[in-house]
Amino acid sequence: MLLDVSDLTVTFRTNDGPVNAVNGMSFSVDEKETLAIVGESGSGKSQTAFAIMGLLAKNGASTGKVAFDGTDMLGLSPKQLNKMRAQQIAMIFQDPMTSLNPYLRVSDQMAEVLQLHKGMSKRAAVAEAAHMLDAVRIPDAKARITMYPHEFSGGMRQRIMIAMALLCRPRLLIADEPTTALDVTVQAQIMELLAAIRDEFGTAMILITHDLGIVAGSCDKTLVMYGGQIMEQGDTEGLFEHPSHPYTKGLLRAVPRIDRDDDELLTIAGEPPDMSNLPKGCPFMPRCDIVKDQCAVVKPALQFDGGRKRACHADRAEVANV
Ligand SMILES: Nc1ncnc2c1ncn2[C@@H]1O[C@H](COP(=O)(O)OP(=O)(O)OP(=O)(O)O)[C@@H](O)[C@H]1O
Repeated sequence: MLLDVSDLTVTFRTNDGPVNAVNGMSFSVDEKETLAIVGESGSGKSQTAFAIMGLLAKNGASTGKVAFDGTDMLGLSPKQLNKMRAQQIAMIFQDPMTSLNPYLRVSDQMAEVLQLHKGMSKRAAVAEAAHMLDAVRIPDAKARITMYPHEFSGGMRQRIMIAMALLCRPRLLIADEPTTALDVTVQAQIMELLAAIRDEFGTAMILITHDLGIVAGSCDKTLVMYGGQIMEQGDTEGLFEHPSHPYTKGLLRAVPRIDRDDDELLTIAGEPPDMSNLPKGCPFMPRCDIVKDQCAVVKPALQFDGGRKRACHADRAEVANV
């Protein structure tokens, strides 16, 4: 097991009281495996990743266990964490400009990473960086590496950011909404690229997205998050074919499909929960089509059921029928 997260919580201190962004998440990622974390905006996906990386905002704190290849990530010093982040786990974001310096040539910023972490000479580092741009399919990489980030298109910048993240050959890449800002064609190209990278470099991946449309076919396992908790978790194909949680069903109904009229697209009615005032029982209850007596008072535990984990008081047959 490469990454083992157990009972992870993230709480933010605010003037209005604590915000419980992540509430007891447990999951694992194996070597070379791809895990999708899906859910609506605000469900705690990004904060789960930030907690793993030790990148929470100053008012945030995490508890629980995050073991990366046996190393307890939450117990590392800032120096040890920096080393871990560069060499073992890398993260890419929706906006490449959060990782790229607009005032530096791509060659300089990529080489700097290798000089710092791998002790390479500038010359060798630039050559390796060009090789990596080639790997992310940037045409004419050797010549274009001396350009500035703004001289590239949005899709190309995203490729550069992926190349930057891969420079030290991390074993895990966390991609947080990597295609959200791109148009549909470029989105598909970036997803293809990420799949190719997994095959070429053997990198395990966590893909964070609100867009279930890009998950099918590209991720081995899927974890569905709501209100900072896991609602359902299992292999992607089975989960998409037979969702066993009302929230997963709702998310899937909202995915555009070519075999269905767009009029049939149904968004889930209602609002996501207030993370500073989560309900006592199931957080999804106010928006759920199935309501049982326990739902308001008992938080459903995440349990194995029919080959996957689910947190729901209704049984699978009831969910299948709604
Ligand atoms: N520094 C902070 N202080 C207080 N609350 C915060 C802070 N950062 C995040 N949150 C809250 O934590 C919750 C989870 O946020 P998170 O960014 O993980 O959601 P997400 O599922 O990734 O959604 P999105 O796709 O919109 O980023 C949200 O309610 C958010 O408002």
